[in-house]
Amino acid sequence: MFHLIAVGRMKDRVERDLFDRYANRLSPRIKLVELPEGRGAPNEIKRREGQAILTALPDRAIVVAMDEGGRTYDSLAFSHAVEQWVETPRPLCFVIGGAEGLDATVIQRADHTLSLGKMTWPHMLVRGMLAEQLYRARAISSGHPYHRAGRP
Ligand SMILES: C[S@@+](CC[C@H](N)C(=O)[O-])C[C@H]1O[C@@H](n2cnc3c(N)ncnc32)[C@H](O)[C@@H]1O
Repeated sequence: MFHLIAVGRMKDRVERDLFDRYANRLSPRIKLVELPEGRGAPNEIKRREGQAILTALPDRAIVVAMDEGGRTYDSLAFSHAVEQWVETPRPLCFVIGGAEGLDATVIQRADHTLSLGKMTWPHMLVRGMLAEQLYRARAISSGHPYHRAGRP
């Protein structure tokens, strides 16, 4: 099972539908844990949310922090990375920060970082984008024609 820990509740139906469209087709399934948004000044929000994320991590998880400053992959390389991660006995857990971003303690705990490009995306959209990329990664490794490697 994939795990996803994300700050905030998906209230908007369009954002939820986007996430569900890919999450419902994904194998293994993805378990989403939503954490409440922190309160206070920006640094305090980040610190509190960071603590909550670290507490919610499954034991011995391989942690992949979604971070715009993180590592970029092309879809093939990401597919290979996901295959390696799921083959280990450790749970694979992605984390998405809130409006203030991820606390440094979470980035430090992460085994890997994953950037969807240098632009900042709204955290609710990142859920759907990650679910799609995981679905694509699994389609590539299983030879499913969803991914068209049409580039010369
Ligand atoms: C609105 S962004 C936070 C922006 C914040 N200023 C920062 O420095 O991280 C909320 C979360 O969405 C995710 N996110 C946003 N853009 C991303 C990107 N390009 N690649 C990967 N994750 C991203 C990250 O987990 C981030 O913590």
